[in-house]
Amino acid sequence: MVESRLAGPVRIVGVGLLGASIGLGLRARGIEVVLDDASPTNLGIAVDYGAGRATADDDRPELVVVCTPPDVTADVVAAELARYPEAIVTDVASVKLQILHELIERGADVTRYIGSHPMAGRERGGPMAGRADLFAGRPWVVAAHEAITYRKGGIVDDLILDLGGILVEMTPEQHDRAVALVSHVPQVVSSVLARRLTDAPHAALNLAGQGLRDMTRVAASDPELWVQILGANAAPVAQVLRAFREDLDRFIRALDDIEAPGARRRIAEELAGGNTGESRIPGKHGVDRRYTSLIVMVDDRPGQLARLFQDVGEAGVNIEDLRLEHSPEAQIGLAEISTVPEAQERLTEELTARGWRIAG
Ligand SMILES: NC(=O)C1=CN([C@@H]2O[C@H](COP(=O)(O)OP(=O)(O)OC[C@H]3O[C@@H](n4cnc5c(N)ncnc54)[C@H](O)[C@@H]3O)[C@@H](O)[C@H]2O)C=CC1
Ligand SMILES: O=C(O)C(=O)Cc1ccc(O)cc1
Repeated sequence: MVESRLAGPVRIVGVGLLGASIGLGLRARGIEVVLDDASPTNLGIAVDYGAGRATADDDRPELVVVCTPPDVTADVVAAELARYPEAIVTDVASVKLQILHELIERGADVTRYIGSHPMAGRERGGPMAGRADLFAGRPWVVAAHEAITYRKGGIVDDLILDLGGILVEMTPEQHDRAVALVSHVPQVVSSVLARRLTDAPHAALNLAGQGLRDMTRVAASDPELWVQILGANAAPVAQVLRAFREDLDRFIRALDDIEAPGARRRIAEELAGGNTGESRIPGKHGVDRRYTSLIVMVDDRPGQLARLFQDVGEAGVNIEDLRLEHSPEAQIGLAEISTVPEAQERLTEELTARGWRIAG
């Protein structure tokens, strides 16, 4: 077994999806894990599934990970800070600023608290949904604040790296604004869209394809958890939703008067804007993390792509993945070529020498 960064024991409070997954992941690396939960049933299930052993009075954890619902997280963190005066305490709640404020207000020892948030989860909660590899390759934010240095909170980095997560440092404010856009608003939009289906005829639903399934997957999430998450990040979420409403209004105006000059162009531009936004999401399109990509500008003329592939082949480079994009304003396309990282520099030089323009 690969050596672990954490020495342990690690105490996990709240052994639902997140807590059980962390326990299973740490146990798989041989780290001692002690578990606690307000629900004796969930605790028993998590122990039975091998996520750790049940808590005992003489536990001396080096790290406490609080994995309870957001609305009780500040309470539980404060209690854990008081109960284990030697331990660093973190939590995994989906919002960070409100919890920190609550802890400061109640005078908790925040010099030993550093909040975090793994960007990994599932629609189902509870310990039976836990997975040891839930965090592998996923971003995990550590939200530093003035009362604790990254060095002192470094044990949380060890937790993340031991579980295969990708460490990301942000302030609680930056974190909450970022997740409003990439996680909380997508949840709202998915739920609102899925709600349109509640009285749809079966004949229509039977035609549903992958597009609808992709768009509504997270609509199956637990409403109780999400009321808490949205309530604790209300202002940043409402801000993004207001911009979204304006986008929708523009769309509706164009559709309502589709024969008006420029209406179709406006719709095309909205959709093209979506293409641009979608292309900026890292790690999509099956592009493997082992590859790097090069964006080549291609004239919108017959035979250009064939010439590009020929030139890449003559440079002795294998195309691992390919994506094409068209610029709405110009007679030009963008070809994103994924290659192994070692080939990137050589390919850039070869293509430039053969007259290709590299966009990024
Ligand atoms: N579900 C997801 O996909 C993700 C959730 N999170 C965050 O992780 C945290 C936990 O979420 P899940 O694991 O999905 O929830 P869950 O509902 O599966 O598990 C929560 C557990 O906490 C226990 N609990 C509730 N109140 C408690 C208390 N006062 N003391 C001790 N235990 C208590 C419950 O009995 C339950 O076992 C939440 O703060 C959530 O925002 C973070 C990333 C992803
Ligand atoms: O299912 C997905 O795609 C998710 O992104 C799950 C998720 C839910 C809540 C979080 O706070 C973080 C991640």
